Amino acid sequence: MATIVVDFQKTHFHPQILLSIFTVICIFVFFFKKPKGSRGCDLPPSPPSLPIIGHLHLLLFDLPHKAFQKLSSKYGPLLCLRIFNVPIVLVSSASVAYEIFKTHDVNISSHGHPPIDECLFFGSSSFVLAPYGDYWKFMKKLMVTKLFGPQALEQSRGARADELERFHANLLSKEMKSETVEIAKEAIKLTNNSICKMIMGRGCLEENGEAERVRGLVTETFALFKKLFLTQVLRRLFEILRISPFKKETLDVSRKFDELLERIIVEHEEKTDYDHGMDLMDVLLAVYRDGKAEYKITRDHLKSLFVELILGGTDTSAQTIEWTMAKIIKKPNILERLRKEIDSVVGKTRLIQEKDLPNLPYLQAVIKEGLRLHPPAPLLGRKVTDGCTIGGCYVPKNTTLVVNAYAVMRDPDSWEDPDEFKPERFLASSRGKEEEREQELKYIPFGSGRRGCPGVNLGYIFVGTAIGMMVHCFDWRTNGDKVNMEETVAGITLNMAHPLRCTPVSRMQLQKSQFVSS
Ligand code: HEM
Repeated sequence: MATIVVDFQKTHFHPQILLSIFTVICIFVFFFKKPKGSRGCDLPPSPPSLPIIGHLHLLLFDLPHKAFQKLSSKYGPLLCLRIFNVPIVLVSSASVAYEIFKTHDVNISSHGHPPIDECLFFGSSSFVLAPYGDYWKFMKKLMVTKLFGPQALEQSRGARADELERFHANLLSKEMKSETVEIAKEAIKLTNNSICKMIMGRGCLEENGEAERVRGLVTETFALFKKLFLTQVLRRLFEILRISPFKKETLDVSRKFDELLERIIVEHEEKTDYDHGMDLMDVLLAVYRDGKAEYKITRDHLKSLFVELILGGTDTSAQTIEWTMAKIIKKPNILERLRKEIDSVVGKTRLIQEKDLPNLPYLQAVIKEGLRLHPPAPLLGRKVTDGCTIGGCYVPKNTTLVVNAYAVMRDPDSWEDPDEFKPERFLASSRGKEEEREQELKYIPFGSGRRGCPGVNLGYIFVGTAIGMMVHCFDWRTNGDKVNMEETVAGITLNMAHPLRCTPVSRMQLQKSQFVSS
């Protein structure tokens, strides 16, 4: 075989060029190499990353769920990413989401680390951050049965009906003054006041304004969340440097919540009159006092749960109301169909009630479609407790798993015209049981599996009655403004970047005596 001798003096292969090629090959091999996992499987594929920061730079110029969605459409539905030294496995397709929630539910039923330890709602008493274990199981059972089960929701129906009436009256007064309404702001008042009344009792709002104080603290907390998100990303770095950023603000909000909650608990402990029935705090205090309870909950557990229910239920429901109203206002044919359905079931002399909702399938479909396109919590974060195989790839134990619910619910392989607002897709069809289950597993605005949202029924009630009332009782004028569907992230939810503002115009005369409030 002839030997080829390269004379560097006569060729263009300058040594520096060769060195560059060598470097590029090394980088390629180093960064593109698929590291081997355990059990002979590869780890999920990984896009090119940078030294030290890993894939962080790919997430900086877009909202996280959008940046993740772009990455997955380029590199695949199951990816291994790295933010500094924290490995993340990203799930973006309906089929992989289906696989993990069907096959690995228990294994992914814990959340990751809290961003800061001393915080009341992130500390060891938290329900949301509790690992899948005895405390979490005990509380989840309590929620599903005694706090948000059908009977409990029935008992608290009057409190929510009062708030819906108040919401309606507020819109009427805006109409009289020809004022525009910022839908999300009014919706937040509705959901916050309703949840506070359910937890603290009906007197909390009128008599001592506690619900207003809670709302103020929630606003402070969401502002703090934005800052804490950064500490989560740089967590390891802060740990090494032994810095606890925003510690003072966190402790400050926690202290204010603590004082408020201690007062509410003491008021409930001293209560002797249960004529208006038991509120959620009464139920929780009974469990707290029960010496024979399966799990001994503490005062801090009660306080932490209270905060988490308010944080978890208020803005999620209110933002869904805003997004869905925006979609309805943009589509007059949908508005008309919805109105026709509500008029035929509710009539024109009374407000919509919770008991009407099962008879309004199109309203339910509109809300489901709103949640599919605009899930208020677009990313679900979990921890893989034990190493396992997902989509044929190995995922090591303790890996952070991020399920991009936004991408899953717009996956073109599972949803026809995925970006179109088509409520009809949720109307009853001839799907078989297995198909129904599959549909459930790829429709995840409330998460899925054991760790899915315990407030799902309550969420549907808030959104259903609010949207139903707004469409039934009012026409909505946007005053020539275009409804802008651009997104932003505020607090923990996905919000409209340009809040929906419109003027209500009453379309029926309701008689006060015909309101039904319980
Ligand atoms: C439209 C309204 C709502 C939406 C879209 C929503 C969405 C979610 C999502 C996506 C999760 C995470 C689930 C997962 O990781 O799989 C969650 C968890 C949670 N939600 Fe909701 N939620 C809503 C309303 C509510 C309400 C009304 C409450 C209670 C008042 C509530 C309380 C909670 C709690 C306590 C958790 C934590 C569950 C756990 O860690 O086990 N949510 N919610």
